[in-house]
Amino acid sequence: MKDYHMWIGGAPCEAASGARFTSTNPYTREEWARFPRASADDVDHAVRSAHAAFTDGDWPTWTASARGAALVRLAALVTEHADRLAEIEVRDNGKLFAEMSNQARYMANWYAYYGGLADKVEGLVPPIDKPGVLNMVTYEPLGVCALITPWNSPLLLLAWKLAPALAAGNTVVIKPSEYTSASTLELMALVEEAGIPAGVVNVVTGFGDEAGMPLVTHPLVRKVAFTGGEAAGRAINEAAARDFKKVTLELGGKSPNIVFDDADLDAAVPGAISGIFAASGQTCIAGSRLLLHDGIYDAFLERLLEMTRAAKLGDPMEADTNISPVATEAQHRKILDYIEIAKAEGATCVLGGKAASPGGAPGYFVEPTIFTDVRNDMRIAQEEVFGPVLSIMPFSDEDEAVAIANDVLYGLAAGVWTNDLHRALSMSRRLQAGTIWVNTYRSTSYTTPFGGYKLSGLGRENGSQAIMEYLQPKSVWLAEPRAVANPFIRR
Ligand SMILES: NC(=O)C1=CN([C@@H]2O[C@H](COP(=O)(O)OP(=O)(O)OC[C@H]3O[C@@H](n4cnc5c(N)ncnc54)[C@H](O)[C@@H]3O)[C@@H](O)[C@H]2O)C=CC1
Ligand SMILES: CN(C=O)/C=C(\CC(=O)O)C(=O)O
Repeated sequence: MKDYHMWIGGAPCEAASGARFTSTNPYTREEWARFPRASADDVDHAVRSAHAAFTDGDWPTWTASARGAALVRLAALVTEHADRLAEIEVRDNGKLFAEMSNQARYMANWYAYYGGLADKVEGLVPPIDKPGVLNMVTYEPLGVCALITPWNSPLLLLAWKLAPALAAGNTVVIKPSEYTSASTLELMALVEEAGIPAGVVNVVTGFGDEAGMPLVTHPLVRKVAFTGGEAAGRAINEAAARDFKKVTLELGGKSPNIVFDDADLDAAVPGAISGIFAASGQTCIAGSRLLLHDGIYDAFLERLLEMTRAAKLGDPMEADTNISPVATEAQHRKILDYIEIAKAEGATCVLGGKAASPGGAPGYFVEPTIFTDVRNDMRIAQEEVFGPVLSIMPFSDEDEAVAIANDVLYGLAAGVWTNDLHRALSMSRRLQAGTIWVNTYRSTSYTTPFGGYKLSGLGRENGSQAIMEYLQPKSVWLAEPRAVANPFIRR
């Protein structure tokens, strides 16, 4: 059993209460690590450390270029340690090592990208309409930022927040998911090696109600960046609003993957599988609703079933495993419950539909599951399952596809498979989602904004504009001293 410590003020730290909680390996169901169970007092200690680092000491004296250089050093360290970080994440969330090692390497780009951007945020000198005045607009950091992350891609989704936050000059307190705390704590050694001063990055470990909410409501926190479920996102947004904190929320989705009759099925069939069975469907951008044009419905379904039946369930560390266990017992239960709800609603289960134990493995496995005869008003078509469960619906034309696709409370992403450019442009315009993929699926990048319409979130992460979510403009007026004609009238 490995004992981890929180990271506060540049030093390992226990919870004041001495309480701890454990992490379970989803493949073996064995507990493997212990973590401090933070309370409000520990959160206050971390936030005050971050605030001290923001107001005093070295960090406020660093130039933007120096901050950027530190982030570029961190990018190199993340790349060097990618496989070790990935292996730790697999031990915590059970996702394929092949996926997590790719992700660990790719996330280094966020630190390099925002490291390069740090000294490119230029102010303004507006041609102000007041004689004798020089006006300058500068962009300043917010202060202490709370970064709250989920279990499906802990370090990648942390990078989406930590990189711009530090590039902008803020200090942070991170609260990783209680299911996947280890990799974030392992990252702290690299943050220190990159030369980022003590107290700039702090990590508290624990539960949403006991540690997460005290972090959100702490008066010295000026920004909350969150990725996770709708319920937690709503609670966080409501709490943060009480003292006008800035908030970005990356929440869930019920994304449509739409295949037209002119699509290249050699690409679209793997694209549908990538959308729902990669990561065992545990991604906010899961293509959990597959809309098939009547003209290709039978052919597509036959190829989809054939390819999915060939998927190998097994040990996430093995290179030939395609589908690994889901991350937690709670998720395992939730997914199986939704499968039974779909059956009770009248959907037809044409593949999978139950728990699995490949080779007798005790992990939280769910068979890749496909439902047909799904109506879009069914719960299985409206609610996020966050697992390997696909709902298939037919459509006859673009208007029907758009109507079905948009008839959900979410709007995170959508896929469109067609070789018709006019249709691609029309669908991209008509679909209500923050990301539209045409002839691809589940791609994200540090170069382009990501975020949701409707109940899928608030604000955007990634891309050059995301750094502005961690900055605030200040207008400075330099005036020549001169008497005003009438001090009782604003000039
Ligand atoms: N959008 C995404 O990428 C993700 C979405 N989800 C969705 O959320 C559902 C619930 O999954 P959970 O693991 O319970 O995720 P969650 O949304 O409850 O937790 C995500 C993070 O927020 C923290 N948290 C929870 N409640 C909080 C609160 N009131 N104040 C501050 N922090 C809080 C948690 O400790 C964790 O660090 C899943 O079934 C899935 O549908 C889960 C993980 C990632
Ligand atoms: C934002 N997001 C949510 O889950 C996207 C991810 C994580 C994942 O898919 O595991 C991604 O782009 O990889």
